[in-house]
Amino acid sequence: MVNMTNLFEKFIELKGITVNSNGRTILNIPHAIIPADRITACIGPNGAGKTTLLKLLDGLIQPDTGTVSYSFASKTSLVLHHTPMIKASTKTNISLVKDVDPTIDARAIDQVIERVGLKGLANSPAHKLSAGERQKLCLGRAILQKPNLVLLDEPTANLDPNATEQVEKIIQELTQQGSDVIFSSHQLAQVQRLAEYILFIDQGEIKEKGPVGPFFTNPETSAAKRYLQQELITD
Ligand SMILES: Nc1ncnc2c1ncn2[C@@H]1O[C@H](COP(=O)(O)OP(=O)(O)OP(=O)(O)O)[C@@H](O)[C@H]1O
Repeated sequence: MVNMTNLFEKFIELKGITVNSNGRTILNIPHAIIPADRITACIGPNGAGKTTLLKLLDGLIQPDTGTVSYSFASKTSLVLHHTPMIKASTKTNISLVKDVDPTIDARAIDQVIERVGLKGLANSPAHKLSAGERQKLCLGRAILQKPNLVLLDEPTANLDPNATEQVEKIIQELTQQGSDVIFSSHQLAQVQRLAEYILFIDQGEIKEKGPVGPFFTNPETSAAKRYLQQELITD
């Protein structure tokens, strides 16, 4: 048997995981090695458990049973799909990250605002930003925490092609600068553009995982085949 732990420089091992909600098991992963090398995409139907898995990997939620162990000293940053803004400027909203890490200084904040392309909107009210601009703000906040693993929940949902391209560029830059990324997405073309490894989740279980190329050309499970067919029809 292949020892999966030798295949990746950085990985997360899940053992005996269950996450329950309202008497229902929403995540059930007896054993999995999740690569945290470069970019991994988490795909699957609505309600499959992708967001729950990202929250679990971040430590935002605890499993009801089982363990999550990292092969590295993890410093994660999770960007969820809907992040509320306070009624203040973009800069003030980004600066809220100082609540998490008070050592982040004003210069670093200005640099990140520029890096994510929000310099011209730094003093604009954040609650009036477009969906794409909000997502850039959230990525900026994540970057400031200097994570070595960034967890992104549908980072380009509801974004137009131009904003999607800009956010994808930021994601690629993250890996170039030493942060690995695990993201969820319903956009299969995006997954093929960005990711090297796939986790296919269905009904709370990791049904299939592996390198992106073979997954798309030759999925092994009937659940993955069905999902890919449906997504390609509706794309
Ligand atoms: N806090 C919660 N309380 C109750 N049920 C929850 C909670 N969070 C998630 N669930 C349920 O767990 C299941 C998995 O949800 P999750 O958001 O992880 O799926 P997902 O794959 O990210 O879905 P989508 O693609 O629609 O965002 C769903 O059936 C959802 O209703």
